[in-house]
Amino acid sequence: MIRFEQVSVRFGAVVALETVSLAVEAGVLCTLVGPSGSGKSTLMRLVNRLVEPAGGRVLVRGRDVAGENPALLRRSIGYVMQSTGLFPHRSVAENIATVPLLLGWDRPRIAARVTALLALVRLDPELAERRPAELSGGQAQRVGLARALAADPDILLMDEPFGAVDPLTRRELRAELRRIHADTGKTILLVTHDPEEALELATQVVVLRDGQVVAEGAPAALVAPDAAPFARELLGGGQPGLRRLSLLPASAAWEDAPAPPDAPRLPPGATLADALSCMAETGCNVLGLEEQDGSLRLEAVLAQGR
Ligand SMILES: Nc1ncnc2c1ncn2[C@@H]1O[C@H](COP(=O)(O)OP(=O)(O)OP(=O)(O)O)[C@@H](O)[C@H]1O
Repeated sequence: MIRFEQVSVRFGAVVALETVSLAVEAGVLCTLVGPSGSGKSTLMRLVNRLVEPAGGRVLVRGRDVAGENPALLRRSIGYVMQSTGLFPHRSVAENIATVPLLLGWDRPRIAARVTALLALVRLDPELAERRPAELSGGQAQRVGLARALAADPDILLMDEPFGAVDPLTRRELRAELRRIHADTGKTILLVTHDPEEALELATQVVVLRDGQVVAEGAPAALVAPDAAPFARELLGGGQPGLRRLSLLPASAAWEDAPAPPDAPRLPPGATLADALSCMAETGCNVLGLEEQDGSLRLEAVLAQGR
Protein backbone atom coordinates (compact mmCIF):
# COMPACT_ATOMS: atom_id res chain seq x y z
CA MET A 1 0.00 0.00 0.00
CA ILE A 2 2.85 2.40 0.91
CA ARG A 3 6.40 1.85 -0.26
CA PHE A 4 9.48 3.97 0.33
CA GLU A 5 12.35 3.17 -2.05
CA GLN A 6 15.79 4.50 -1.14
CA VAL A 7 14.26 7.77 -0.02
CA SER A 8 16.43 10.66 1.17
CA VAL A 9 15.23 14.03 2.46
CA ARG A 10 17.32 17.12 3.11
CA PHE A 11 16.38 20.44 4.70
CA GLY A 12 19.31 22.65 3.66
CA ALA A 13 22.36 21.11 5.27
CA VAL A 14 20.27 18.81 7.51
CA VAL A 15 19.89 15.23 6.31
CA ALA A 16 16.47 14.28 7.72
CA LEU A 17 16.27 10.87 6.02
CA GLU A 18 19.05 8.84 4.41
CA THR A 19 18.16 6.18 1.79
CA VAL A 20 15.21 4.76 3.68
CA SER A 21 13.42 1.73 2.21
CA LEU A 22 10.27 0.42 3.80
CA ALA A 23 7.04 -1.32 2.81
CA VAL A 24 3.75 -1.00 4.67
CA GLU A 25 1.19 -3.51 3.43
CA ALA A 26 -2.55 -2.84 3.18
CA GLY A 27 -4.42 -3.09 6.47
CA VAL A 28 -1.32 -2.76 8.64
CA LEU A 29 -1.12 -0.41 11.61
CA CYS A 30 2.49 0.71 11.41
CA THR A 31 4.01 2.82 14.18
CA LEU A 32 7.09 4.98 13.58
CA VAL A 33 9.10 5.40 16.75
CA GLY A 34 12.48 6.92 17.55
CA PRO A 35 14.20 9.75 19.38
CA SER A 36 13.34 13.38 18.71
CA GLY A 37 14.65 14.49 15.33
CA SER A 38 15.13 10.94 14.02
CA GLY A 39 12.90 11.64 11.00
CA LYS A 40 9.54 10.08 11.97
CA SER A 41 7.31 12.97 10.92
CA THR A 42 9.36 13.59 7.80
CA LEU A 43 8.92 9.96 6.71
CA MET A 44 5.16 10.19 7.27
CA ARG A 45 4.79 13.51 5.46
CA LEU A 46 6.36 12.07 2.32
CA VAL A 47 3.20 9.99 1.89
CA ASN A 48 0.91 12.98 1.29
CA ARG A 49 3.61 15.17 -0.25
CA LEU A 50 3.93 17.63 2.61
CA VAL A 51 7.63 16.78 2.19
CA GLU A 52 9.37 16.03 -1.11
CA PRO A 53 12.26 13.55 -1.39
CA ALA A 54 15.70 14.66 -2.55
CA GLY A 55 16.24 11.12 -3.82
CA GLY A 56 14.33 7.87 -4.18
CA ARG A 57 10.60 7.25 -4.68
CA VAL A 58 7.47 7.04 -2.57
CA LEU A 59 4.74 4.78 -3.91
CA VAL A 60 1.18 4.96 -2.60
CA ARG A 61 -1.31 2.38 -3.90
CA GLY A 62 1.36 1.37 -6.39
CA ARG A 63 1.82 4.84 -7.87
CA ASP A 64 4.72 7.27 -7.46
CA VAL A 65 3.32 10.22 -5.49
CA ALA A 66 5.58 12.58 -7.48
CA GLY A 67 3.12 12.18 -10.36
CA GLU A 68 0.01 12.80 -8.25
CA ASN A 69 -1.83 16.08 -7.76
CA PRO A 70 -0.94 17.05 -4.14
CA ALA A 71 -4.42 18.39 -3.29
CA LEU A 72 -6.20 15.29 -4.61
CA LEU A 73 -3.66 13.02 -2.96
CA ARG A 74 -4.24 14.71 0.42
CA ARG A 75 -8.00 14.41 0.11
CA SER A 76 -7.61 10.68 -0.41
CA ILE A 77 -5.50 10.21 2.74
CA GLY A 78 -6.71 10.95 6.28
CA TYR A 79 -4.35 13.09 8.36
CA VAL A 80 -4.47 13.55 12.15
CA MET A 81 -2.10 16.00 13.83
CA GLN A 82 -1.06 16.31 17.46
CA SER A 83 -2.44 19.83 17.66
CA THR A 84 -5.65 18.48 16.04
CA GLY A 85 -5.51 21.32 13.49
CA LEU A 86 -9.26 21.87 13.88
CA PHE A 87 -10.69 25.07 12.37
CA PRO A 88 -11.46 27.22 15.45
CA HIS A 89 -14.40 29.13 13.96
CA ARG A 90 -16.19 26.08 12.62
CA SER A 91 -18.41 23.75 14.60
CA VAL A 92 -17.48 20.14 15.29
CA ALA A 93 -19.89 19.02 12.54
CA GLU A 94 -18.41 21.50 10.04
CA ASN A 95 -14.90 20.41 10.92
CA ILE A 96 -15.78 16.76 10.34
CA ALA A 97 -17.47 17.67 7.04
CA THR A 98 -14.36 19.39 5.61
CA VAL A 99 -13.31 16.78 3.04
CA PRO A 100 -16.83 15.60 2.08
CA LEU A 101 -17.65 19.26 1.29
CA LEU A 102 -14.52 19.54 -0.87
CA LEU A 103 -15.59 16.36 -2.64
CA GLY A 104 -19.01 17.89 -3.37
CA TRP A 105 -21.19 15.51 -1.35
CA ASP A 106 -24.80 16.66 -0.93
CA ARG A 107 -26.10 17.88 2.45
CA PRO A 108 -28.09 14.80 3.53
CA ARG A 109 -25.14 12.53 2.77
CA ILE A 110 -22.79 14.79 4.76
CA ALA A 111 -25.20 15.01 7.70
CA ALA A 112 -25.56 11.22 7.79
CA ARG A 113 -21.80 10.79 7.64
CA VAL A 114 -21.20 13.27 10.49
CA THR A 115 -23.72 11.41 12.66
CA ALA A 116 -22.09 8.06 11.87
CA LEU A 117 -18.60 9.38 12.61
CA LEU A 118 -19.60 10.92 15.94
CA ALA A 119 -20.87 7.47 16.90
CA LEU A 120 -17.75 5.74 15.58
CA VAL A 121 -15.39 7.89 17.69
CA ARG A 122 -17.87 7.76 20.60
CA LEU A 123 -18.68 11.46 20.84
CA ASP A 124 -21.99 12.72 22.16
CA PRO A 125 -24.08 13.98 19.19
CA GLU A 126 -24.86 17.07 21.27
CA LEU A 127 -21.25 18.21 20.75
CA ALA A 128 -21.82 18.62 17.01
CA GLU A 129 -22.59 22.33 17.22
CA ARG A 130 -19.79 23.26 19.62
CA ARG A 131 -16.63 25.10 18.61
CA PRO A 132 -13.25 23.34 19.16
CA ALA A 133 -12.42 25.72 22.06
CA GLU A 134 -15.43 24.29 23.92
CA LEU A 135 -14.07 20.73 23.87
CA SER A 136 -11.74 18.84 26.19
CA GLY A 137 -8.38 17.75 24.77
CA GLY A 138 -9.59 14.16 24.39
CA GLN A 139 -12.82 15.25 22.67
CA ALA A 140 -10.85 17.44 20.26
CA GLN A 141 -8.61 14.48 19.39
CA ARG A 142 -11.69 12.39 18.67
CA VAL A 143 -13.04 15.13 16.38
CA GLY A 144 -9.66 15.23 14.61
CA LEU A 145 -9.89 11.47 14.07
CA ALA A 146 -13.49 11.72 12.84
CA ARG A 147 -12.50 14.46 10.39
CA ALA A 148 -9.63 12.34 9.05
CA LEU A 149 -12.00 9.39 8.54
CA ALA A 150 -14.81 11.46 7.01
CA ALA A 151 -14.40 10.51 3.35
CA ASP A 152 -13.50 6.93 4.28
CA PRO A 153 -9.85 7.07 3.12
CA ASP A 154 -8.04 3.74 2.90
CA ILE A 155 -4.89 5.32 4.41
CA LEU A 156 -4.66 7.25 7.67
CA LEU A 157 -1.60 9.24 8.77
CA MET A 158 -1.42 10.11 12.46
CA ASP A 159 1.33 12.38 13.84
CA GLU A 160 1.55 12.03 17.65
CA PRO A 161 -2.25 11.93 17.77
CA PHE A 162 -2.52 11.33 21.51
CA GLY A 163 0.35 13.52 22.64
CA ALA A 164 -1.56 16.33 24.27
CA VAL A 165 -3.93 14.41 26.55
CA ASP A 166 -3.71 12.89 30.04
CA PRO A 167 -2.60 9.25 30.44
CA LEU A 168 -6.10 7.90 31.10
CA THR A 169 -7.63 9.59 28.04
CA ARG A 170 -4.63 8.42 26.08
CA ARG A 171 -5.34 4.81 27.01
CA GLU A 172 -8.98 5.22 25.98
CA LEU A 173 -8.05 6.78 22.65
CA ARG A 174 -5.57 4.00 21.94
CA ALA A 175 -8.26 1.42 22.61
CA GLU A 176 -10.63 3.29 20.27
CA LEU A 177 -8.00 3.36 17.56
CA ARG A 178 -7.36 -0.37 17.90
CA ARG A 179 -11.08 -1.02 17.63
CA ILE A 180 -11.50 1.27 14.60
CA HIS A 181 -8.49 -0.34 12.92
CA ALA A 182 -9.89 -3.82 13.56
CA ASP A 183 -13.33 -2.79 12.26
CA THR A 184 -12.22 -0.86 9.17
CA GLY A 185 -8.98 -2.55 8.11
CA LYS A 186 -7.42 0.77 7.14
CA THR A 187 -3.70 1.16 6.56
CA ILE A 188 -2.47 3.40 9.36
CA LEU A 189 0.92 5.09 9.77
CA LEU A 190 1.28 6.53 13.26
CA VAL A 191 4.18 8.57 14.64
CA THR A 192 4.86 8.35 18.36
CA HIS A 193 7.79 8.85 20.68
CA ASP A 194 6.11 6.65 23.31
CA PRO A 195 7.61 3.13 23.07
CA GLU A 196 4.72 1.53 24.93
CA GLU A 197 2.23 3.10 22.56
CA ALA A 198 4.31 2.04 19.54
CA LEU A 199 4.29 -1.59 20.71
CA GLU A 200 0.72 -1.75 21.95
CA LEU A 201 -0.92 -0.37 18.83
CA ALA A 202 1.19 -1.76 16.05
CA THR A 203 1.17 -4.75 13.82
CA GLN A 204 4.44 -3.39 12.40
CA VAL A 205 6.91 -1.21 14.32
CA VAL A 206 9.57 0.86 12.55
CA VAL A 207 12.44 2.21 14.64
CA LEU A 208 14.22 5.28 13.32
CA ARG A 209 17.51 6.76 14.41
CA ASP A 210 19.38 9.65 12.78
CA GLY A 211 17.28 9.49 9.62
CA GLN A 212 17.61 5.77 9.10
CA VAL A 213 15.45 2.72 9.78
CA VAL A 214 17.44 0.66 12.29
CA ALA A 215 14.83 -2.02 12.98
CA GLU A 216 11.43 -3.08 11.73
CA GLY A 217 9.06 -5.90 12.51
CA ALA A 218 6.35 -7.28 14.76
CA PRO A 219 6.24 -5.70 18.25
CA ALA A 220 7.26 -8.82 20.21
CA ALA A 221 10.18 -9.49 17.84
CA LEU A 222 11.68 -6.04 18.46
CA VAL A 223 12.09 -6.66 22.20
CA ALA A 224 13.35 -10.24 21.81
CA PRO A 225 16.99 -10.97 22.77
CA ASP A 226 18.01 -11.22 19.11
CA ALA A 227 16.46 -7.83 18.18
CA ALA A 228 18.66 -4.89 17.14
CA PRO A 229 20.16 -3.61 20.43
CA PHE A 230 18.98 -0.02 19.86
CA ALA A 231 15.40 -1.14 19.25
CA ARG A 232 15.42 -3.45 22.26
CA GLU A 233 16.77 -0.69 24.48
CA LEU A 234 14.39 1.98 23.18
CA LEU A 235 11.29 -0.23 23.24
CA GLY A 236 12.10 -2.48 26.19
CA GLY A 237 11.64 0.18 28.88
CA GLY A 238 14.47 -1.42 30.88
CA GLN A 239 12.46 -4.69 31.10
CA PRO A 240 12.39 -6.14 27.59
CA GLY A 241 11.55 -9.63 28.86
CA LEU A 242 8.46 -8.40 30.69
CA ARG A 243 7.46 -6.18 27.79
CA ARG A 244 7.66 -9.13 25.46
CA LEU A 245 5.36 -11.13 27.72
CA SER A 246 2.85 -8.28 27.60
CA LEU A 247 2.79 -8.55 23.80
CA LEU A 248 2.25 -12.30 23.51
CA PRO A 249 -1.09 -14.07 24.07
CA ALA A 250 -1.39 -16.58 26.89
CA SER A 251 -2.02 -19.20 24.21
CA ALA A 252 1.68 -18.90 23.18
CA ALA A 253 2.64 -21.02 26.21
CA TRP A 254 -0.46 -23.23 26.28
CA GLU A 255 -0.15 -26.91 27.15
CA ASP A 256 -2.62 -29.74 26.64
CA ALA A 257 -2.39 -31.01 30.23
CA PRO A 258 -5.55 -30.06 32.16
CA ALA A 259 -5.31 -27.40 34.87
CA PRO A 260 -6.16 -28.48 38.44
CA PRO A 261 -9.85 -27.77 39.16
CA ASP A 262 -8.96 -25.11 41.76
CA ALA A 263 -6.38 -23.32 39.55
CA PRO A 264 -7.12 -19.63 38.86
CA ARG A 265 -8.61 -19.04 35.40
CA LEU A 266 -7.48 -16.33 32.97
CA PRO A 267 -10.03 -14.46 30.87
CA PRO A 268 -9.99 -14.96 27.08
CA GLY A 269 -7.54 -12.61 25.37
CA ALA A 270 -5.14 -12.61 28.34
CA THR A 271 -1.44 -12.03 27.65
CA LEU A 272 1.52 -13.86 29.14
CA ALA A 273 2.11 -10.77 31.31
CA ASP A 274 -1.46 -11.14 32.64
CA ALA A 275 -0.63 -14.77 33.41
CA LEU A 276 2.54 -13.83 35.26
CA SER A 277 0.69 -11.14 37.20
CA CYS A 278 -2.04 -13.63 38.16
CA MET A 279 0.61 -16.13 39.33
CA ALA A 280 2.34 -13.44 41.40
CA GLU A 281 -0.96 -12.39 42.95
CA THR A 282 -2.29 -15.86 43.76
CA GLY A 283 0.94 -17.76 44.38
CA CYS A 284 -0.23 -20.47 41.94
CA ASN A 285 2.20 -21.59 39.26
CA VAL A 286 -0.38 -23.36 37.09
CA LEU A 287 -3.35 -21.53 35.56
CA GLY A 288 -6.33 -22.40 33.43
CA LEU A 289 -8.13 -20.34 30.81
CA GLU A 290 -11.86 -19.64 31.04
CA GLU A 291 -13.96 -21.87 28.78
CA GLN A 292 -10.94 -23.77 27.51
CA ASP A 293 -9.07 -26.98 28.29
CA GLY A 294 -5.36 -27.00 28.97
CA SER A 295 -3.05 -25.15 31.29
CA LEU A 296 -0.26 -22.62 31.61
CA ARG A 297 2.77 -23.33 33.75
CA LEU A 298 5.19 -20.73 35.12
CA GLU A 299 8.20 -22.30 33.36
CA ALA A 300 6.39 -22.22 30.01
CA VAL A 301 5.49 -18.55 30.51
CA LEU A 302 9.07 -17.59 31.39
CA ALA A 303 10.44 -19.47 28.40
CA GLN A 304 8.43 -17.17 26.09
CA GLY A 305 10.09 -14.03 27.46
CA ARG A 306 13.43 -15.02 25.96
N1 LIG B 1 10.73 22.03 7.61
C1 LIG B 1 11.95 21.76 8.10
N2 LIG B 1 13.00 22.60 7.90
C2 LIG B 1 14.22 22.31 8.37
N3 LIG B 1 14.53 21.21 9.05
C3 LIG B 1 13.55 20.35 9.32
C4 LIG B 1 12.20 20.56 8.86
N4 LIG B 1 11.45 19.53 9.25
C5 LIG B 1 12.26 18.70 9.94
N5 LIG B 1 13.51 19.17 9.98
C6 LIG B 1 14.67 18.51 10.59
O1 LIG B 1 14.74 17.17 10.10
C7 LIG B 1 15.08 16.26 11.13
C8 LIG B 1 13.97 15.24 11.29
O2 LIG B 1 12.80 15.91 11.77
P1 LIG B 1 11.43 15.16 12.08
O3 LIG B 1 10.46 16.20 12.48
O4 LIG B 1 11.10 14.27 10.95
O5 LIG B 1 11.85 14.27 13.33
P2 LIG B 1 10.91 13.50 14.37
O6 LIG B 1 11.56 12.18 14.57
O7 LIG B 1 9.52 13.51 13.89
O8 LIG B 1 11.09 14.40 15.66
P3 LIG B 1 10.08 14.76 16.87
O9 LIG B 1 9.85 13.49 17.62
O10 LIG B 1 10.87 15.74 17.66
O11 LIG B 1 8.85 15.34 16.24
C9 LIG B 1 15.34 17.11 12.37
O12 LIG B 1 16.71 17.37 12.44
C10 LIG B 1 14.57 18.38 12.10
O13 LIG B 1 15.13 19.48 12.76
